[in-house]
Amino acid sequence: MTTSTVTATLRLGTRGSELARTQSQAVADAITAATGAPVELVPIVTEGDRSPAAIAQLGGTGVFVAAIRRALLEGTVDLAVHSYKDLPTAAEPGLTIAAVPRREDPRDALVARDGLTLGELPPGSKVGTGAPRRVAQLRALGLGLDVVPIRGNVDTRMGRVRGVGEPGDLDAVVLARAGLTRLGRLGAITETLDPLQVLPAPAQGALAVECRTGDARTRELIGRLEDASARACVAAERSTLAALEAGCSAPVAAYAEVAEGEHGPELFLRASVTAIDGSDAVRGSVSGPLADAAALGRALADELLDRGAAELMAVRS
Ligand SMILES: NCc1[nH]cc(CCC(=O)O)c1CC(=O)O
Repeated sequence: MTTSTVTATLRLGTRGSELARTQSQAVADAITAATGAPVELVPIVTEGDRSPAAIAQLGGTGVFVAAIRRALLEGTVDLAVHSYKDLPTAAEPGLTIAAVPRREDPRDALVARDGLTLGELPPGSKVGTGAPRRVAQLRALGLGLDVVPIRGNVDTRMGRVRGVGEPGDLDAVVLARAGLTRLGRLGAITETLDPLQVLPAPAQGALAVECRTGDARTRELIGRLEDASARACVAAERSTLAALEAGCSAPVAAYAEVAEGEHGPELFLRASVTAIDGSDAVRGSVSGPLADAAALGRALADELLDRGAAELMAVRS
C-alpha cells in the first residue's frame, strides 16, 4: 500500500540563510498545526550561497529564487517560502502562490548607535543600506545624512553599527522590521520608521508560499494559511511596481493597508517614486475595494507616471 495522502510528508525547499530557515520553519509548523500534515525542510544550495560574486553578477536575490523554483518544477521539493518582496512581478509558469499568510509589520526600522532616532542623528552621520528605495528616501529627508551602500545578511549589516558590533564603521543601518522580528532581534531597533518618511517596499513583510500549480493536495494544505487582507495588499503594491515597469532595485515604495470604509473594508494604497539623489519625489494614494487591488495599483502608477515618475527613476546618483 502507498503512503496515505493525508500523512505523506511535504518537502519544503529552503535556502540556508538564518532568515530563510526561520521563516520556512515557521510556515512548516503552521501547516502542520492547521492540517496535521508533516513538513520537512530540504536545504537548497544555490550559486549565490557558493559565490558572492555570482549574486552581484546575476542580480540580487534572483539567483536564490531561480534555484528554488527549479527544484519545485523538477519535483525535488513540494513547496517553498519566499520573502514576497524578493519575487519578480511576473508570474512563474507552472507555479502558484498558494498562500499569503498574515503579514508582519511591513515598516522599515533603524538600528542606530546610542539608541538614536533618525532625527537625532547629526548631519554627516553614516547610515548604511543597500536598497535604492531606502537610499533615495533617506536622502530626500534633507537631514544631511551620508547614505552608504552595504550588503550582506541581517547580522552582518547590524554588526557594522558602532557599539553594536564589528567593524562598527557606521552610525546606523536601515533594515526591514519584519526580518528582525523573525530573527528575534526586535530589541536592536532604535526607531520604527514612519511610512510618512520612509514608505516600505512593495510586499515587504509578507511571505509567498509557492507550489506546483498542478499539485492539488499541496495547494489545499497550504491554502489554510491564506490571509485575504495580506493577499489584497500585496497585489495592490506589486501591481503599482509592475505598472511602473520597475524592478526590485528601483526607488519605488508602495504600502497598502486595509481600513474600515463607509461600505465595509477598503484598501488604502500609498506609493512613491524618489530620485536616487533625493532631489525630488512624487507621492500619491488611492483607495477602493479589496477586490480591485490590482486595478488600484495600476491607477496609482499611472498617476505617478503622469506626474514625472519615469524621469525620477532615470536620475543617476
Ligand atoms: N532583500 C532583502 C530582504 N528580503 C526580505 C527581507 C526581510 C523582510 C521581509 O520579509 O520583507 C530582507 C531584509 C531587509 O530588507 O532588511
